[in-house]
Amino acid sequence: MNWDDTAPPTTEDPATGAPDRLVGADADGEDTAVEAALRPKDLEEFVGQERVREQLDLVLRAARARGATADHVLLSGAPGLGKTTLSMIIAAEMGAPIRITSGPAIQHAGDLAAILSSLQEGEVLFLDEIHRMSRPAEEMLYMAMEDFRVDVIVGKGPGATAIPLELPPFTLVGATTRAGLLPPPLRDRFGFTAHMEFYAPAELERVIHRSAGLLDVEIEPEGAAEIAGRSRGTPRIANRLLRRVRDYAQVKADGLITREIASQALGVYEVDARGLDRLDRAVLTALLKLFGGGPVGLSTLAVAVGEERETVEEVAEPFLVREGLLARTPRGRIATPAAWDHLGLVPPQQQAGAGGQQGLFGA
Ligand SMILES: Nc1ncnc2c1ncn2[C@@H]1O[C@H](COP(=O)(O)OP(=O)(O)OP(=O)(O)O)[C@@H](O)[C@H]1O
Ligand SMILES: [Mg+2]
Repeated sequence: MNWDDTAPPTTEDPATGAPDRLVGADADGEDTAVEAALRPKDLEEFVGQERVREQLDLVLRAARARGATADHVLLSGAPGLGKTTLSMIIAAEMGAPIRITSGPAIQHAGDLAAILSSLQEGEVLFLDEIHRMSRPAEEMLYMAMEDFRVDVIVGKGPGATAIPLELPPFTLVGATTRAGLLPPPLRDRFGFTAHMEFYAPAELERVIHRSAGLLDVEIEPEGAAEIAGRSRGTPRIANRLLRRVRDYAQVKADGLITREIASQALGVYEVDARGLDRLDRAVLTALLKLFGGGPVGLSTLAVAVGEERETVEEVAEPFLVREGLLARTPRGRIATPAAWDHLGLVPPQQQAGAGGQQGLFGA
């Protein structure tokens, strides 16, 4: 691997590096604009997630056959894996309108009551970030999900009365990146829970070919494979990298995306063959070169790369851990053999004459 030893660590925006990263999984402004156009419209078009698709297909088909409203669905999974997309597909497959809101937007139970009481029969209510709803709203939702009823409280203090309000049957689709944070009573009220996994490279290739078709971009299979391999298992990232590679292909070549062009383009954007960016590599490089592969404490590691502790822990580490390049242990962070391999370095104990440095650096 080739990296620039003298390059300063990424310090542009230490506290919030995440959303602006090319390989960040959260949507940025440009994504929001383009994503609508790239969203698969039905289950058939939705790439990968075979099990989820099959199960959801059964749930929706059966409801349609009964002429009933589909059961409530919970979608859990990391950012950019297709939860919002799938909620829209559910509505489309049911031929139902969809209302979109999110946990943080619902501050008071009254906000939720207003939404619920204005739903049409069969409507899909998409509640994004459902784990971030307020407690009173959550409790109102329990009853609405189970009995299609809410109690609207009128008045204050001892004179307050609860007026029951019937709701039309509706389908709640909840999405969360943190299923573990949902209180069990809420989780239990969903008839079906779909857990979205990261995508395999071959699936991302299909996403990329599909998007390239919609964006009118010419791409060779090897070009798509090159982009897929750097997309961190995430369709949103695959689509974003595709757009950056398209720019490069237009400006530096004839527009056709080949393996060579994809590789050069992503080299310019500092996204390496495994999808690591500059921050990820700075962390790994420090861990290997300065601390002999660890164990080293998080704070020490953060200082070494000139970043906030939180940035290293929340922005860089999750992917490095997932990739099996870094491990978090009680004694500190350690690099795995795969990390040495990825950066083309040799661990100290394998170097002739060099003593191991393990255990020298505490938290
Ligand atoms: N299975 C898929 N097939 C094709 N494209 C997909 C698939 N899943 C996601 N995408 C694409 O990835 C982008 C992001 O998907 P989506 O917005 O649904 O993710 P999300 O899970 O809702 O993310 P977040 O947690 O940030 O809300 C969309 O533009 C969509 O086109
Ligand atoms: Mg979403």
